[in-house]
Amino acid sequence: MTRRVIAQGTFDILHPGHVHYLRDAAALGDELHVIVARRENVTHKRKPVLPDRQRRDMVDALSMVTEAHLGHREDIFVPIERIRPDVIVLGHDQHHDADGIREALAGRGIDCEVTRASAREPGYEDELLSTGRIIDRVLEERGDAASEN
Ligand SMILES: Cc1cc2nc3c(=O)[nH]c(=O)nc-3n(C[C@H](O)[C@H](O)[C@H](O)COP(=O)(O)O)c2cc1C
Ligand SMILES: Nc1ncnc2c1ncn2[C@@H]1O[C@H](COP(=O)(O)OP(=O)(O)OP(=O)(O)O)[C@@H](O)[C@H]1O
Repeated sequence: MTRRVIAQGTFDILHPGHVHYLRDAAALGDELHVIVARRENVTHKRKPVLPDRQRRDMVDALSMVTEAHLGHREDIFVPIERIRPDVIVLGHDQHHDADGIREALAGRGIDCEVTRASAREPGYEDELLSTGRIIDRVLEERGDAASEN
């Protein structure tokens, strides 16, 4: 039987932390399906810089990913009902409550484990493992580019 795994997130400007999370998730099964959050549903932090389809296409191009899907606009359980995963992997720092998700899955009759991935620590000095920190670095390094050129 094919064991299907779901990972999810915003994935705005890919970095090695994303690769670590998706490798961790892929190792738990045979197929890795990734749900990419819709811009309108990213409400807990700054909105992504890149368009929905571009974020989906970049994740889809990664070798450990079977398929990347744009998330549903209103109901996050719709893609899960379609993909029918055996396990959902939350990111190490995601605000979602694993028990709450387990209850919602049970309520919809979806039999699926919920687990959490490990964190990647920087592998060398200066490795940037956060989209927010990459954007801060761009602003520090290039924020005054218009006045220089
Ligand atoms: C199990 C699960 C399914 C999700 N499905 C969707 C979805 O269908 N559509 C969507 O816009 N966001 C969905 N999300 C929300 C985002 O993927 C994500 O939680 C959040 O917006 C961004 O997380 P990040 O801060 O780790 O990038 C889902 C989250 C979870 C935990
Ligand atoms: N350093 C890391 N180690 C392991 N997983 C990570 C790391 N950075 C991000 N992830 C995971 O990748 C997924 C998507 O993350 P997200 O798109 O929020 O990126 P981010 O870089 O953490 O964003 P931001 O810096 O804007 O908060 C989440 O599940 C998150 O836990």
